[in-house]
Order: sequence, then structure tokens, then C-alpha cells
Amino acid sequence: MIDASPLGANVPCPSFLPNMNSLPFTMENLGFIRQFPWSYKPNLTLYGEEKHVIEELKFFKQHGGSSMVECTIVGLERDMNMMKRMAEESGVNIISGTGYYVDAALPQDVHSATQEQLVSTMVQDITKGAAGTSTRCGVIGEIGTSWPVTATEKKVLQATAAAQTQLGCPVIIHPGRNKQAPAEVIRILAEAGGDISRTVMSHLDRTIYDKGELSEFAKLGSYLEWDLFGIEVSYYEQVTNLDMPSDAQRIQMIKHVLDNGYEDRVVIAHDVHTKHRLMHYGGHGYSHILLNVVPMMLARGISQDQVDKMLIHNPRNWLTFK
Ligand SMILES: CCC(=O)NCCS(=O)(=O)O
Repeated sequence: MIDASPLGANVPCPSFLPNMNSLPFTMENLGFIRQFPWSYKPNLTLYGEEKHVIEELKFFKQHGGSSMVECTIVGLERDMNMMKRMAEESGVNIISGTGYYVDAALPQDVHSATQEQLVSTMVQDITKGAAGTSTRCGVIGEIGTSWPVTATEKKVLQATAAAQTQLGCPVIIHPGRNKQAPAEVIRILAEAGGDISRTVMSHLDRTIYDKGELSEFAKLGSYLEWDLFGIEVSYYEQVTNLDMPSDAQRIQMIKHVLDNGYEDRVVIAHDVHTKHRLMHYGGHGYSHILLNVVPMMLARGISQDQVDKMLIHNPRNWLTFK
């Protein structure tokens, strides 16, 4: 469950629709919302949508889904009690994240905290329970970083590496929107003693567009994640001179790394953080990969064995504490 308002902070309404935020979420406005999802503030929270999220998790389970990694952390309005309820009611395992989102979304107490305090909170969230509950997190992240990485984000990355060293836990990173960002984050984590082989670099869809550069990044040894499956609009509001790839292009990039021997390193996801991607609002929901993407992959020369690695074995290995 997420409030992704930080993603809308610097995204203006389209010039021909300056009052977009006052529009109701209706079928006639759905075209605008799909084109400008981060401009439309009512789209940026899933709070109030619990009933639909639970129904859609049940649908995911009916179609073979069993677990979901839920990366809502400090800065994105995590609610541990709600996630527990959703897991219990839907029957889907929810693996919840601890940690800190991008600098601009963080409360002042995170900026002023010491690295040791951040480590202690993340370790506590995983070993005892998070946010005053007895519900424990199972992963650190997605840790938010910008480009360039800010001082607070560097402190958080160093704290993440220290917590990971203590616990042997999985980590997932949100890189800044620049092709150099993933390697820079890996460098900071590695220098702080982090285990890169147990770290997922997310959002590669909108970060590394070139196959050669992707091959270079893959050599650094992290898991490689394409997690914006289902976003099928090429206009990327966050960086308007970059294209958001289609599912077909995501699959081409994944096939490239699989063909280069990285089949134990690829993971995929939907990163549902807006209303318009829920089935209730005309979106693809949590089952798009299982229902639509896997058949496309198989038709494009990716084997069932490789699909099973991406959907079962690689996530299982990543999520297992060492
Ligand atoms: C809140 C989840 C998130 O940050 N997703 C990535 C969105 S984008 O940076 O790729 O636009």
C-alpha cells in the first residue's frame, strides 16, 4: 500500500489541461490519466483502495501468484497493519520493505539521523517489527536515490550496507534517472561492505537503454530488475526527453541479458503505485506478467526454464536470508 505523491512533486499538469487535478477519475478522463499518470495527484495514492487491492491480489493468487514484494517505505506512507490485513485476507504472502525513499520525500528526522540510528531502525524492523507493530519486514528497500546521489541518500546507502552485513538480508535500490546512477549506487554499497550479489537494481527499464551499457552494468553482479511492466505509454513525464519502453522493448532487453548468461540475475515486476494500473480503474492489475507477459516472452524465444528462474528461483534466492 503506497502513497506515491513524491513522484508527482515536480510533474506539472499538461499545458492544455492545467486543471487536470480537479477532474474526476472517470472513463472519459482515463485517456488523459494514462498519458499523464504522475500529473494527476488523485492517481498517486492507493489509500482508500484497500478493497480493490485485496480483490486483485485474490485474482493474482487464482492465476498462480503466491507472493508479492511490497516496497513502500519511509517517504511513501507505509502502513504495516494494513499490509498484514491484506496478506491475511488475500492469501498472498506480502514481503514488506524497510528503509528510506528518495531525499526529497524524507522527513527531517531522517536527514538529521546518524548512520547508526538508521541501521538500528532497519535491523529492528526486520528482526522485531516495524513502525510500532510486531510485523517484521523481509527486505530493505526500495532504497531511494536521486541523480546525483545526495548526502542523505549516501548515508542511507551506507546504513543499508551495514544492516545487510548484520542480517544477510535482501536489498533493493531505486536508482536516479540517469544511466550512470545504477553503477554509482553499486560502488557506494560495495565500498560500505554491502553484498551486491544480494541486491536488486530496480527500474532498469527507464535507466539503461543501451544493450552495451546494460552488459557492462550486469558485470557488477547485482540482480537486474525490469519492473515497470504494464506501463505502455512511451511518454515519460519524469524525464520528458527519455522514452518509457514498451513491454516488447523490456522483453528485448531481458532477452539480451539472458542470452549473455545472466539468467540467474534477472527479476521482473509491475511496480503498481498508481490507481490507474489497478483493474478497478481499467488497468492491468497484479496479474499482467503472469497472464500477458509470460506468453509474449515464450513467443520471443525465452524458455520456460528461464521464465521459471525470473518468476520463482531468482526471487526465492534473493529473498532468502544468508
Ligand atoms: C514509488 C515507486 C517508484 O519510485 N517507482 C518508480 C517510478 S519511476 O522512477 O520509474 O518513474
